[in-house]
Amino acid sequence: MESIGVLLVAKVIPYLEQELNKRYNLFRIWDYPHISQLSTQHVTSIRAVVGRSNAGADSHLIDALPNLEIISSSSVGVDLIDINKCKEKGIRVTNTPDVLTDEVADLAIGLILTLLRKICESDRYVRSGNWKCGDYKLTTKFSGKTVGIVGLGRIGTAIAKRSEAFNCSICYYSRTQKQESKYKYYPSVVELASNCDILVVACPLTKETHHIINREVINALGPKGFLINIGRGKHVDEPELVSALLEGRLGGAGLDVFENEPHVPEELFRLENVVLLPHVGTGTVETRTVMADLVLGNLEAHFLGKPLLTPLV
Ligand SMILES: O=CC(=O)O
Repeated sequence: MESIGVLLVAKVIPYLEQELNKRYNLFRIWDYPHISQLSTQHVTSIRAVVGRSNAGADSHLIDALPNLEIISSSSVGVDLIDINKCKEKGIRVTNTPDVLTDEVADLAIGLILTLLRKICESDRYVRSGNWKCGDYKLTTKFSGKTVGIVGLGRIGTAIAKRSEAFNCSICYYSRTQKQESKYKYYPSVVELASNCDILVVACPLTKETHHIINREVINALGPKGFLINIGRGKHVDEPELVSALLEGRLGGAGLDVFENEPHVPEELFRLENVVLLPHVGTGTVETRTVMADLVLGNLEAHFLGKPLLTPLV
């Protein structure tokens, strides 16, 4: 397989990069700021692209690689891959579902607890020596709250299960009601936001879900409501979120993702009622390693003519 060209379009864990390098003729996109810097011979040798949540393959890149057969993403989200183009051109696409579900759901609960119980801020309170001047202020209880989930897929369901363990009531919005679900369904995100304390975004990013959290939803969640985003930054109209937080129209936000990563609106840095994480939903050694194995397994299956492990297209 050493003659098969693979283009890596994102920084991945060293294990994945090393394995790709051992098995294939690996090109790293950052060595070629423009694809035209690759020789024609190299371009035509590339049969696979490997990306992740922050870099995929747009129509430009797909068109520039005439022999591309498969795009394998080390992520569950594939919003940066032009899926329609892949379907048109018969290019296979794989992602890494399931193996990361627990990790992302765990982080969602971590964000909720950190935000409501002000864990980061209390930690800073102790470190700064302020405890000696008095007790830390009271915070907000999580157990028993109503958790509204936008997108009751694998990750949304895992967040719901975990929230049940905190005696929370669960409700959700999705495109269609899940007949098999015991949770309360709302046919719009505004209704969901009006009826929950904590709104968690856990749906895939598509044209339809872009800015699904808009001014109306934020206002419906209100000054006692909390927004948690472990999906994609573009699910949220970020300037609207920032102004709602600055104006006290929203209780708080726990965000693992942002519209223009790694850039985060600096107005948020001085707010006490936000928790800001650098897109680390899947960011553990254990989970990134099994994601890497899935990428490698999909590529191997493809090039051996076997069924893909996690085909999307
Ligand atoms: O953001 C992470 C993923 O899509 O896996």
